Amino acid sequence: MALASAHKAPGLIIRDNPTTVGEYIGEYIAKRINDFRPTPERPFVLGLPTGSSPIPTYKHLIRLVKDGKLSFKNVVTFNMDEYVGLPQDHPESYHTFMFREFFSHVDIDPENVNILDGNAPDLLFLGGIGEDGHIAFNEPGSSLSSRTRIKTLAYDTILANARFFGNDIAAVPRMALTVGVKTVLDSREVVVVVTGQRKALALSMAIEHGVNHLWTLSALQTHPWALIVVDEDATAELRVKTVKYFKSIERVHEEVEASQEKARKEREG
Ligand SMILES: N[C@@H]1[C@@H](O)[C@H](O)[C@@H](COP(=O)(O)O)O[C@@H]1O
Repeated sequence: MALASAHKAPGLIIRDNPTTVGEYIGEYIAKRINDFRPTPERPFVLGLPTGSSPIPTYKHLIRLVKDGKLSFKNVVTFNMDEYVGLPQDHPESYHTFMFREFFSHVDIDPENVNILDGNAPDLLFLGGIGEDGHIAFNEPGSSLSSRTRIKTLAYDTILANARFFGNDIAAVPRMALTVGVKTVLDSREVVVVVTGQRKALALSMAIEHGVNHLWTLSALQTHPWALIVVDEDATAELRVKTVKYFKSIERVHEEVEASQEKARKEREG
């Protein structure tokens, strides 16, 4: 037990900028997939987000595939959310986004791509958040027991996403299909990417305050294996003490890993 928990990553990882955040998460996911040694009978199941935050992660994963260090051949993916009423081939549908930014650059079998499914067991969910702290499209006030369903989007989200629709607020879909908070909590492991100052308040509300349906990311506090990877900008609203605490945990964790690695090498001579 002690060993297993020493190998477990700390809850909050802070990197300098979105690129280094993406590299960290890309390496993290690659290690999970490679350690799992997936086969067609026993594929690795990965939940994926859209948005600008995960793009550096996708770039890094694509590089690892091009370098022959990672394969998506036996990986089955699920996307967390999708607009309702937007044609699949619309440039801003999450379907188009996923193929443009990721799937068309890696060796995944398109049959293994599912744009939405909340019910796979043993899932590693990668998520992003909205400025109002929503995970997937679980807007403020979503039940923390919610499952995959249709949600009406909050006005703040419609405004925030208008940038993808030529800044035309009227063009943004009003509804989305999304996995629920409980669906995310049911996955085996969750990694969330949070970058940029505009997410700083949501990050603070999610980790420095109690579990609350107004900031649905906060539900992750009840998950046994959740990791949030953020850049310095996103820490702007955190207390200095919180930042120092998580940085020290990561340092100690690295020391423990290094000494275990040294002991292992010595054992193997
Ligand atoms: N439904 C999606 C979320 O799943 C995503 O996390 C969020 C963040 O987008 P960005 O990373 O561009 O800030 O955008 C949308 O609202």
